[in-house]
Amino acid sequence: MGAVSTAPTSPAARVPFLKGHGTENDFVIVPDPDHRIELSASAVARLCDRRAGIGGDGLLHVVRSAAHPEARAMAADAEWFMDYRNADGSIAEMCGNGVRVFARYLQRAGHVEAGDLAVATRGGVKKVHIAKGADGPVTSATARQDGDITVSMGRAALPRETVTVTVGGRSWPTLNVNMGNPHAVAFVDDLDHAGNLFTEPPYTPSAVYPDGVNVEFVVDRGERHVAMRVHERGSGETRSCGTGACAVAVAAARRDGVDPLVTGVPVTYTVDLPGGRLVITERPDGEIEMAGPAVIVAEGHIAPDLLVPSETAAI
Ligand SMILES: N[C@@H](CCC[C@H](N)C(=O)O)C(=O)O
Repeated sequence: MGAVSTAPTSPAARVPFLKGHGTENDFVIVPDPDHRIELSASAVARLCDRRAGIGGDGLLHVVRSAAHPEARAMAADAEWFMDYRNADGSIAEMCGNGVRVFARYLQRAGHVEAGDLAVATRGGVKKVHIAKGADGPVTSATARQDGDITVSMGRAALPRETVTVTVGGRSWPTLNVNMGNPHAVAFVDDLDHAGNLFTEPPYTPSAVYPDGVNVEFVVDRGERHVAMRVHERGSGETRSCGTGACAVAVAAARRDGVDPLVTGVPVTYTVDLPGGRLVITERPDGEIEMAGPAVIVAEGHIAPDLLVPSETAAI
């Protein structure tokens, strides 16, 4: 696929986008079934900019698996590839809220119906279930009637190496949980102790996480019920993180002595985030399921200036 030398300027060539969120983890969605658009890191950062762009914690580039070199091998199992990017333009292996919003977009666009589907990601093929909900135009009312979307996230890995995170002069040990992407989970007494994560990111790359890490701060709210804040690699503090909520549930189950891999009994944690609630179940075979809302809130066209010419193929 060759890049063209001019940005799309005619109305016919305008690039569409949508905006969606899952528990207020928000995404710019760029439908591009045939992979005609090469999105550079700088273009993604411009689109995700909350003042000069559309604004988002990340971007979901929607491409048919068969049309994307990173997904072609998964095309037989999953028609659609979630090419996920963080707000700074960096690439991540997986995004748990993103894949639910991605599925909601596919449903709204008429590519899939409610029920089961498979989505290709850099973290492998994920099975998604869209509960039946209201159809119709995008309004906050109908968005609220949409059923939850559940995704099978695969198994967590727990590498032995851990780090200490520090904010505002306080430090905590963390549990290293890999959900396809890396997480460091810290149990704290008070979520306010995580301080201002915008001005003081809790972690800088080291040998344990050479590519950076997502850091979760967790408090207890009740039995199998926790609340968390998160500082996401490549996006800063966000109001929710799906893979982070899964990592937190896994860490809490080990701490609470209810690891399903040991007990043979599934365990469910309710995880409250600043942007909403996710329900995480870990099964005895290690499979982790995450359920929560996903809504589309807007759609439009991208101003050509946001996509510089050399980054845009024939559209
Ligand atoms: N918000 C996402 C995680 C996005 C990727 C993350 N920032 C990373 O770099 O690993 C989620 O819902 O899981």
